Amino acid sequence: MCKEKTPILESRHLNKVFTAPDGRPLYANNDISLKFYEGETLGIAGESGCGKSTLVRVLSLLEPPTDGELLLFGENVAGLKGEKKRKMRRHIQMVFQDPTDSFSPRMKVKDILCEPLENYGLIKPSEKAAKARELLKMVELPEEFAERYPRSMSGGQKQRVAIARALALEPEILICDEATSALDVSVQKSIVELLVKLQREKHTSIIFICHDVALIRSVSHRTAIMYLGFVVELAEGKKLGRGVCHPYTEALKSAVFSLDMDFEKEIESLDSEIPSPLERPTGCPFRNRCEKCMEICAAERPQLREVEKGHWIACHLYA
Ligand SMILES: Nc1ncnc2c1ncn2[C@@H]1O[C@H](COP(=O)(O)OP(=O)(O)OP(=O)(O)O)[C@@H](O)[C@H]1O
Repeated sequence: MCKEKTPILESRHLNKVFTAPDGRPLYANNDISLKFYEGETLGIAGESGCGKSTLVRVLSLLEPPTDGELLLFGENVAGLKGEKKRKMRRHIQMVFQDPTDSFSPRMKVKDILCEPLENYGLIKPSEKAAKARELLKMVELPEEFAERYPRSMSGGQKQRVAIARALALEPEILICDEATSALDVSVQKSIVELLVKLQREKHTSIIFICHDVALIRSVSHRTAIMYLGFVVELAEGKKLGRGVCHPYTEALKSAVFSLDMDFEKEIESLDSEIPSPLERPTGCPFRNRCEKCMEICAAERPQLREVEKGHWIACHLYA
């Protein structure tokens, strides 16, 4: 038996409830318990609106959970405010789908790259040029990009700058929220390979959000499948979708994506160090939160029927 590693970040029974425009509660995240480890990529997949972005906003301390615990380095940070929260946020950085949204068009790449370090008072003006060069090298972009503006870069180049910017603070956790979705397939692949390479060098924990289960399976050591705000399946990367699995996972596993790198072997060697994933939920696929599940489903999915043992499931997948 391998000794359990300590997670860098852990969510325990985390819930996030919004209020819908008609005043009803909207359960965006339900009872989410996940562990994130150093050097591991945890993929999160699920259909649009299932709560992936809400979850990463909560995990990155951009929004507080409604209830539940969020442990960063073992400390519950769910209720942190002000300067304490700002300090903790440094450890978790994000890369979004469209980097253009987070870049000021009037800033040069060198200023974009060094901005997070400036915000935390970690760089002097005289050090910026060298730091920008170092960060560009890390993401395999030429030094002269430091003097460019975002408008003169391609989508893939902008995403490399976004990754470099996110890593400038040397975060323990990097969240990629659909970071490759807007790119064409070949660029997508080069960005994913860059992330894998950087993870090997820096042992960063990566949370990789993506609609494409085949891509997720290629890059993740473990993958969580979300459905209607619940994590309905948590599987080791290569085992996702093999054998008996949640019907939603079944529906997702179609496309084929493979990297040139022999990532499979690495995943296998890491698997032996990482504790077993959560057991597949038995009975209710929504972890016995049937009433809540039914309430959400009834509001959002008219096509429901009761299946075995009185548990409810979004049965359009069975129909
Ligand atoms: N600030 C908010 N106020 C109210 N409802 C919200 C808010 N943010 C998200 N929601 C709702 O929470 C649910 C989950 O949204 P979320 O953006 O997390 O889904 P997602 O899985 O990331 O979707 P996508 O893949 O399309 O980005 C949706 O029903 C959404 O409308």
